[in-house]
Amino acid sequence: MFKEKYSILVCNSWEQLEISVPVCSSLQVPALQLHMSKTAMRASQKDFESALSQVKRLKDPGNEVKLKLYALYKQATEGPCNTPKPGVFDLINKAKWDAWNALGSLPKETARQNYVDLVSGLSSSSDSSSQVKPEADRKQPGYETLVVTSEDSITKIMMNRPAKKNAITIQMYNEIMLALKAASKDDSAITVLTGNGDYYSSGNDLSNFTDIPPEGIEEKAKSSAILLRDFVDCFIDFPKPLIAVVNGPAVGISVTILGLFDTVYASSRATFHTPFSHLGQSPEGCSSYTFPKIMGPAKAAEMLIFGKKLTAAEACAQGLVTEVFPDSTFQKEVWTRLKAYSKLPPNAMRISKQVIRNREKEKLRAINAEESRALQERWLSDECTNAVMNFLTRKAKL
Ligand SMILES: CCCCC/C=C/C(=O)SCCNC(=O)CCNC(=O)[C@H](O)C(C)(C)COP(=O)(O)OP(=O)(O)OC[C@H]1O[C@@H](n2cnc3c(N)ncnc32)[C@H](O)[C@@H]1OP(=O)(O)O
Repeated sequence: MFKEKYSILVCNSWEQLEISVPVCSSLQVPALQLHMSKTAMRASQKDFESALSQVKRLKDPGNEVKLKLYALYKQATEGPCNTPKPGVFDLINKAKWDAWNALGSLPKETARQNYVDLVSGLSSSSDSSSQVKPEADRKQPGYETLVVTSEDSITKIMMNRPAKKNAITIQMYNEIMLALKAASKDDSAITVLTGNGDYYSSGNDLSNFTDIPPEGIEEKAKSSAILLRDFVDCFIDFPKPLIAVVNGPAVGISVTILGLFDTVYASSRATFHTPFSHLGQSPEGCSSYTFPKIMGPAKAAEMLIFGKKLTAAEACAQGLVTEVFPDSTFQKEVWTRLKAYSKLPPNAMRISKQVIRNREKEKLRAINAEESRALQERWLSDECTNAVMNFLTRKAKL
């Protein structure tokens, strides 16, 4: 698009102007509005030349801006659009023609000035965006148990209790739900869940069961079942591609919900463990449905009933994990891949996810409600109470 030779003209007039370029359907170019002041400096031949060479050094500014630059360049060098309109199927040339034609009879000098101003604005914003801010500065406020960041069209939700192996407290369940709801509405293309430290997550924080309200243990089981159902529903309903970056071992609910993710990348150090019978509990996160579907009923039963722990390679062979990366290069390889995916057209990705997932949503919600009801009862059982007490009194570990 920018390979044409440039010719240079001297600017000799100035006036207030407002240009509107209509939306180009093929490239989604919104209306362009350029405002210039009468007092602005005129662009000299040298300014224009320098803008022309500057533009080649800029980071790719995206189609919308490229079209603006193209149109202004053509107007500045050739005047009003003077070529036949390309056919409807010649999408790129039609978008370029539309952008140029929309400048109407804008004087060449004004187009050249607009070009210089646009390039100057792009240069300063690209200078500031090339300075990478530390993660602490990019962190979204309002989360105590998570670090939530958004950049490169990726919202990253990182569980952040490394000293407790990212065990999920009540507060963390609530914050993950909030972060997912915010990510579903923000302008990111994809969303990632990951863990800080050596674990992805050790699952439900077992001390959640110790905080019994005055209404009694039944009430605690009831409110926990509601929390569980709401938490899992957020994953069922999440509208954008959702990726788990499993940086280390994963236990319990952090494993079961993986069946609701679109992609699961695992470090070679990760393991996948669902020891529900050991804990006197039963499967959740829709795993009673997704795991048999993903890996077949026999393999699913070994994990969900007998608590067989899978290595990353085994989980990948059974279809729970998309791909395993060596731990030494895990972060680098995964984030390079995700940055490339995040540049794909976001609406197309969202619709593809809908087409893949929507027909199962109602079913998954019903399964989630049923699993939550079963657990509500399990939490009141002696088997569960003893297992939790054994862990909390240091008598047992997985
Ligand atoms: C309300 C919704 C409920 C949804 C239902 C969900 C169900 C599940 O997720 S079931 C799975 C529950 N998880 C577990 O049973 C794991 C229990 N943890 C362990 O067995 C071990 O901690 C370990 C194997 C995960 C790691 O062992 P190790 O490497 O030896 O590290 P430590 O045990 O010393 O752990 C460090 C620190 O973190 C605490 N911790 C780890 N996991 C949990 C946990 N799930 N709940 C509570 N606390 C946990 C551990 O107690 C240590 O604490 P400090 O001793 O205070 O340092």
